[in-house]
Amino acid sequence: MYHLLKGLHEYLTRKDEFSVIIIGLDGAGKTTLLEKIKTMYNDTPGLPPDKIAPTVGQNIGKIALPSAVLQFWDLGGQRGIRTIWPKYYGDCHAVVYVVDAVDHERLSEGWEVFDAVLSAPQILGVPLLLLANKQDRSGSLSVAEIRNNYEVWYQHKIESARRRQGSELDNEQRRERIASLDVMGLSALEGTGVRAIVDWVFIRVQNSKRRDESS
Ligand SMILES: Nc1nc2c(ncn2[C@@H]2O[C@H](COP(=O)(O)OP(=O)(O)OP(=O)(O)O)[C@@H](O)[C@H]2O)c(=O)[nH]1
Ligand SMILES: [Mg+2]
Repeated sequence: MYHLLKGLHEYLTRKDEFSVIIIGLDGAGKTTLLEKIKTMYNDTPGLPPDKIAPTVGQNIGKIALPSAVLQFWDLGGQRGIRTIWPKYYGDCHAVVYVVDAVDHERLSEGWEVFDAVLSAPQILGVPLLLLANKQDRSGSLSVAEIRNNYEVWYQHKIESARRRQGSELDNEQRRERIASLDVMGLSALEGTGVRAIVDWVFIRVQNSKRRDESS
């Protein structure tokens, strides 16, 4: 009887676990975000910002919400490390792409990388969130400016590809994805915007196509 009740209790209180990858250029603030999420949601606080070094490989953080567990994978963003990202695409339930909204000079490099992420077939149906980080700093681009900057970059890319012939880039799926792209602002350092991001992830992974595939 005990085992039956225990089994029933475990079944009723079972929490689905979802994997979320956090990617973006080096220095965008991915680890700062992960550690802030840990601090805000766990009893054991994450690392303070001054103890965070550039990521060589990955960092992992887990948080338990009332009805789900989110496992975050913060992947190093340095050029040589980005090659590991696709290894995580097959198993993730959501993708969070972080942009440094202050570093105007590296925005196009960030879009090049983001564009490759968008076109990865393994994550076509997976919820994707674009984050404009460092909103606490003066000179940071707003959410609307970041979205616009990406759209302008993308149009430019399509036009130059067309000029070079072949409009292969301008595919329907990609355009739909960009049109429905969610962009949110935050300060990973101060924690503003972080709860809204976790809520977004929580809601979107529940409805993720991949969830149905894996259950
Ligand atoms: N002002 C400000 N600085 C931030 C914020 N988020 C991160 N930083 C700073 O940006 C720098 C890089 O942050 P990291 O979290 O290490 O960046 P990362 O994206 O993990 O970089 P890699 O591990 O190399 O891929 C650090 O000096 C952080 O303190 C933010 O919201 N505001
Ligand atoms: Mg890092």
